[in-house]
Amino acid sequence: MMNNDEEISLLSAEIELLKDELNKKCALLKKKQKQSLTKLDINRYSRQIILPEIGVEGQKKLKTASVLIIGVGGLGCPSSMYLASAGVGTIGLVDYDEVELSNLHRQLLHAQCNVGMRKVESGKLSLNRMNEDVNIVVHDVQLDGHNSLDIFKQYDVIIDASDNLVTRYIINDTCVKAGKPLVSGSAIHCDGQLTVYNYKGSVCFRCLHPKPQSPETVGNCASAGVLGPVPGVIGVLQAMETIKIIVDHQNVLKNSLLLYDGRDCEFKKIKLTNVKRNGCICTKNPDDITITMDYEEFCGSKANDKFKTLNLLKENERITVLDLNELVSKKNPFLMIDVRRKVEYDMCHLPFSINIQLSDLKSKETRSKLIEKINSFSNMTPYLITICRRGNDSQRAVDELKKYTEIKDNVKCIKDVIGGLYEWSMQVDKNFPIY
Ligand SMILES: Nc1ncnc2c1ncn2[C@@H]1O[C@H](COP(=O)(O)OP(=O)(O)OP(=O)(O)O)[C@@H](O)[C@H]1O
Repeated sequence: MMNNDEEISLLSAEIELLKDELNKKCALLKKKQKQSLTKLDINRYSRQIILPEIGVEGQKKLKTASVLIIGVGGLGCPSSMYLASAGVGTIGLVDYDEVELSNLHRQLLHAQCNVGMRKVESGKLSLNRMNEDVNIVVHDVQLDGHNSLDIFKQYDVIIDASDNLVTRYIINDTCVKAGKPLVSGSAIHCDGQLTVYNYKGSVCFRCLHPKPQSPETVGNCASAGVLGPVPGVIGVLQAMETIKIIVDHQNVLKNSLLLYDGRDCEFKKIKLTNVKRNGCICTKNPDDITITMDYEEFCGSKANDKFKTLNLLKENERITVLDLNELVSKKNPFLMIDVRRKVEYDMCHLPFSINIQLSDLKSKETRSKLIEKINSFSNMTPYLITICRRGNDSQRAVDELKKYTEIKDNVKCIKDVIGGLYEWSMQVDKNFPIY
């Protein structure tokens, strides 16, 4: 005979066993449900399911697939929108930044009311508004060689929608180590590029670019500009190649590079080598690949395209925006040269500045005109002050102007404005446009 306590503990053990069994059944049912299409799925995705390229099996593959997108910017917005709408089960978003007003002309996931919000959160909100069945996972981090592998392991396909060389190498190396296909895109001005690396034996980014380009030759949207539809086109094509990878389509864009020229509406496909570069990391055993190198040192640039400050001049060769404001209010004689490009000067400038582009300072003719301006101050010797958007080119301009005695000897001093027009708009005139 069992006493009451023994009977209770036996029953409890039985309950635990039953619970375990029920949980297992539940998980199995959920998995089956994930792998099968519901009535709503069929309704929602019918227009693509009927395509021979997709079919029921393809749609099931999309439903169980997971895609990681690095960068929720110009490329990441369109690619994630099309993937979420196509019914990709899980989409991971990586971005360390927040939504800015200057993003909105091309980053259509982000609404005006979300300026200032974390990009991954704004992205998740919009994507789930489009399709609430998609599981959006946010990674609010700056991707680096220390966190990338753990994140990449959770996904089937990786999309590079970033905007800098350092991140491109980190993404490539992690894809190679983790054995993940990489859908790579880029867009600047009116030009875009697209290719798929590390897919079914294809080459990797390092096979083609064993050494990084010099930082000066790599532009970004903030400094070089971009027309919104260009990353739109490339981002949508990234989504297309990703879908093709997931459904195992034959003609994925590997070993070829697609070039898009928006000016002439021209697409060109150029063949890349299909032979991996001798000694490239993609020819090594994944266990022997290290991804914790100093990528920023390797590339000579930063893992984000946020502003880098140059320290070219001595402290006494620079003034603050507050000093400048004082010069203006005290009506001290000064000549201010705005050294940005004409198009930027036309966008906005200080009323008391003249525009001479940095590269033009080398021209003798330009300098003669400048000397004329300096001499027009009659018997007052003016300060010569340079300014630009953020205070780097203005330092380069001072450095250049110092070389010419005919200028140096006719002014009180040559100085630049620390932080440029950005600081002016932050500290002096809140109505001055920031861009
Ligand atoms: N290492 C990284 N980790 C996380 N996010 C990154 C990394 N590198 C780049 N990104 C993100 O990739 C996105 C690239 O988007 P895009 O090229 O449109 O530039 P942007 O920074 O949004 O805009 P702009 O250059 O005009 O200021 C950005 O949101 C940026 O924050």
